[in-house]
Amino acid sequence: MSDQPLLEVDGLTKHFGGVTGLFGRKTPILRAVNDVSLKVGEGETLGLVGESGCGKSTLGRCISQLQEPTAGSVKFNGRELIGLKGNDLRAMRREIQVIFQDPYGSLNPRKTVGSILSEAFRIHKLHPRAQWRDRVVELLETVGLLPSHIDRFPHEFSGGQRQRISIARALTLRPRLIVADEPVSALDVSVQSQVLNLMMSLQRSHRLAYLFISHDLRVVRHISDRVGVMYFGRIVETSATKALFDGPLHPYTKSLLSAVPKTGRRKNNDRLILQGELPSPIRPPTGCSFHPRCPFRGERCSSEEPELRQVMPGRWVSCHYPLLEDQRGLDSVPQYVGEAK
Ligand SMILES: Nc1ncnc2c1ncn2[C@@H]1O[C@H](COP(=O)(O)OP(=O)(O)OP(=O)(O)O)[C@@H](O)[C@H]1O
Repeated sequence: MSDQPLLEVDGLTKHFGGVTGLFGRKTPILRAVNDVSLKVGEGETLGLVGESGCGKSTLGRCISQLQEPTAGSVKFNGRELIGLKGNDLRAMRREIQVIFQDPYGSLNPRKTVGSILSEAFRIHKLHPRAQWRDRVVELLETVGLLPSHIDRFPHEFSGGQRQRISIARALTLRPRLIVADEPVSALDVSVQSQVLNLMMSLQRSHRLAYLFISHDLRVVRHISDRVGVMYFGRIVETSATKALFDGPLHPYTKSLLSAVPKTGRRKNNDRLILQGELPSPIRPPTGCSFHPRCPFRGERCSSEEPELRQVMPGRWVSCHYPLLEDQRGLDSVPQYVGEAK
């Protein structure tokens, strides 16, 4: 990975509402994403996990410029994307592509696969028209489909094949980053692994980076180099994948991992079962947004919002009392050990 990250997000915030409606009344502000910062290196996969409604998709849409953020910065290859218009925005769209959960909903049912896959060539004026068919056949083969599929319509394919078509469409412009929003959640488990393996092999052959959004920890663990855990619009922990799964530091991460059954001799001896539900994004709790559900909350938690801070190389946690008692060799931050309630 080079020093400059491919994607650098700083303080990204997205609020909905807050508009003045009829009779001069303002609609409530819904804080979907709050002050999120993250980096993705070239050829790297950052997995993003969290409960439904925590803001993962909104963050993905703001990064890929499908939604305008309320505040913050999104730099791609060092260049600010927020505020880009016209040709500049179009050029950026070639570099960052999106894959959605529902491949059927995102593929035009009235168009053939050939027409769906060559659309980007037309819009971006790529390749002479006479070459489009050959290019589409190449793309189909790249994602494990057949040249004969070119004249078929999306409804003639299985869910896994449709997701392969979505992946092929994302590849048409040779992007460097793909924001994949729950790309395998609608698929059977056996098909999930085929699509994940395809994405991983394309990553190697095309040097792709992924921002991989999923609520499924097994899937994220399989594909990610690093993981960001989101809670209530914020990233509460980021870490290399293995370190996160071996020893979660944020109580929320621990509770998420506790919900995944362990097999064989590895048992969940110290399970942390999460109580309650996500708070209302219209009426956020004071202090740490996780404190109403946190069994480890201490005095500061209801009044002071914790910063996302580095607690060891490569690990960032937003918690006043991260669960360091599980860890060894953390002399740099002893003041947090044992302070938890
Ligand atoms: N266009 C919108 N207008 C208003 N509120 C929205 C809009 N899009 C998302 N939200 C709200 O923002 C919050 C975050 O939603 P988002 O879809 O980003 O979460 P998520 O973690 O991706 O959840 P899921 O996995 O269920 O899609 C939710 O409270 C949602 O209701």
